Amino acid sequence: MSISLVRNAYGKSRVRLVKVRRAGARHELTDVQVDVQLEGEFDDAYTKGDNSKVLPTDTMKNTVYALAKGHPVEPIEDFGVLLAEHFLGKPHTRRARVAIAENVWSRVDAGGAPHPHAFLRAAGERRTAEISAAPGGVEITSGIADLLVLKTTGSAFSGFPRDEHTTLKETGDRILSTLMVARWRAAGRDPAPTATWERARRALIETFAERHSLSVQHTIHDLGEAVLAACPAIDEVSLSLPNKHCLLVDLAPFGLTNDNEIFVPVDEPHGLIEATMKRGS
Ligand SMILES: O=c1[nH]c(=O)c2[nH]c(=O)[nH]c2[nH]1
Repeated sequence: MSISLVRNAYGKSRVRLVKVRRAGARHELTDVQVDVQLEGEFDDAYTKGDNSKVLPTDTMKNTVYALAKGHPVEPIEDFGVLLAEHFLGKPHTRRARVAIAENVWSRVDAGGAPHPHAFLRAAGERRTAEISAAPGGVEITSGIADLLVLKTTGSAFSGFPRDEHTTLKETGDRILSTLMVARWRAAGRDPAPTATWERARRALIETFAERHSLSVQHTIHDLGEAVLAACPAIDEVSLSLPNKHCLLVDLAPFGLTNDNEIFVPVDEPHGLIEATMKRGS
């Protein structure tokens, strides 16, 4: 049978790395997961079993650790570019893609003072960077993944069309909860990606809290607008917001009224609202 290989890519995923920088008694911690994917002239490995051009994925894993020893891992955008350009320099490689997800640790506050070497991790939130390096240049996408937020009011959903399958009640006051994923691109190379990340994060959290929501769609637009307003370096932002439903429990069978107090969180199914916003029209 005749078939053609349409696309291929290979690499090492989920390379876990923790780096400790010791400035005397005060330590700095970086905790990341790195994915590497190479594209290039590797067809023969797939079609003939010829590994003569295949840089082992084990070597890629070792490279992450060796380069982390000699270079800063922060900001992850810079470490990602270092890795991507390193792998692009390998024979037969046409594109190197590196994705880094950083687990966000904060310093423990002990007795009112920042502890020199103890850290606390906020749930599943991660800082992300995706780097794609090819002879034509390097593209960087930065972001935040799995920022879990909830507000107990300030959210409504009404005015939607009804058909024979609609059972949802209109509401002017509901719980709104979501696990935000944001990805953004700078116009050029952002010289201060950490400051941008901190501003974007604050804009997302504060806007979620303070702006009245008429729907998740309405909120996602407010969030995108706030990120672009807060971060001059960002040209385009994409957001993905699952609607983590918290449904009002019907207490009528027990002769009780539910005054927006008793809810059941439902993981599945969930709404998923996505949008990309950029400057200008
Ligand atoms: O904010 C919302 N947007 C929707 O599109 C939708 N659909 C739904 O059932 N609940 C909600 N909530």
